[in-house]
Amino acid sequence: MNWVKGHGTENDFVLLHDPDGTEFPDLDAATVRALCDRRRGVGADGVLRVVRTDALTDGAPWVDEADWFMDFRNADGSTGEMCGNGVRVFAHYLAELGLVSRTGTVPIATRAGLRPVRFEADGQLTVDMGVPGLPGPDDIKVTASGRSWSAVSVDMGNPHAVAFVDTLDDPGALVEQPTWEPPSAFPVGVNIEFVVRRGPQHVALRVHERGVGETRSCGTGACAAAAVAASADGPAEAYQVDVPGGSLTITFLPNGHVEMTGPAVLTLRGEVVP
Ligand SMILES: N[C@@H](CCC[C@H](N)C(=O)O)C(=O)O
Repeated sequence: MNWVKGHGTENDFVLLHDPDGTEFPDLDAATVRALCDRRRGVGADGVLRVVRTDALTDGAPWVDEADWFMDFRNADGSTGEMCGNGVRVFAHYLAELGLVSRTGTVPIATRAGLRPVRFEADGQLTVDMGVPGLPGPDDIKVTASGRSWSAVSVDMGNPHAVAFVDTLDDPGALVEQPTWEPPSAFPVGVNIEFVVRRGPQHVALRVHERGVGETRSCGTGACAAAAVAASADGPAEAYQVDVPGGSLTITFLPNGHVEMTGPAVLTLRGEVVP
């Protein structure tokens, strides 16, 4: 099994090349966990299986609109609908292999639908992340390290709860899974962003990701945080969102979509010893 490692603002991934869907057709949770294990495996926040849409056998709706499907898995082996940092790394990987052109826009199919990716002249990538689903129906409370905050639920194709805190130390070590109320608000789990303001149109966050734990960045989470900040602040063109692993720019488009701009890096390649 050959793999490539990459990251976007230090949210890191193992990429598995499977264009025809024949290399890893039954990629199971145990294999994903083994690859992502930081002591016994490659070590990563998740796995990106790189598959052509016409190799998908489950009636995927995007086969006419995108050539490539990002089969995303969290480090615990669960599937995720979307991964904002992952989709930049995925597109950068395809471009490095010459499978897509860096000119124009490349639509990437995900479980949350199509995400068009654009290559910027400075090497960064911009993704149309769709329209943030905001706010959710419930009054949400999140609790971490014995402290609680009210939170706003945001649907970025995957579920988020955004809580504004006084300092980024307030949620504590984030080793334990933060909890939320009501439990019914997120029946299949949630990514939780703890956010502080840094200045006008500028926030910073820490994130506890569903299926992973605390990570160094979350692209969908950055979009969710910017959407909640902007809904409180009033119309804005763009927000800078600082994460422990770098910085992302979230731009608000007139059609209600948000675009996320940030880096993508490939770092290592290797082979699993049978
Ligand atoms: N790090 C990602 C989000 C990955 C998926 C998430 N853990 C989930 O289960 O929804 C990002 O950059 O968006």
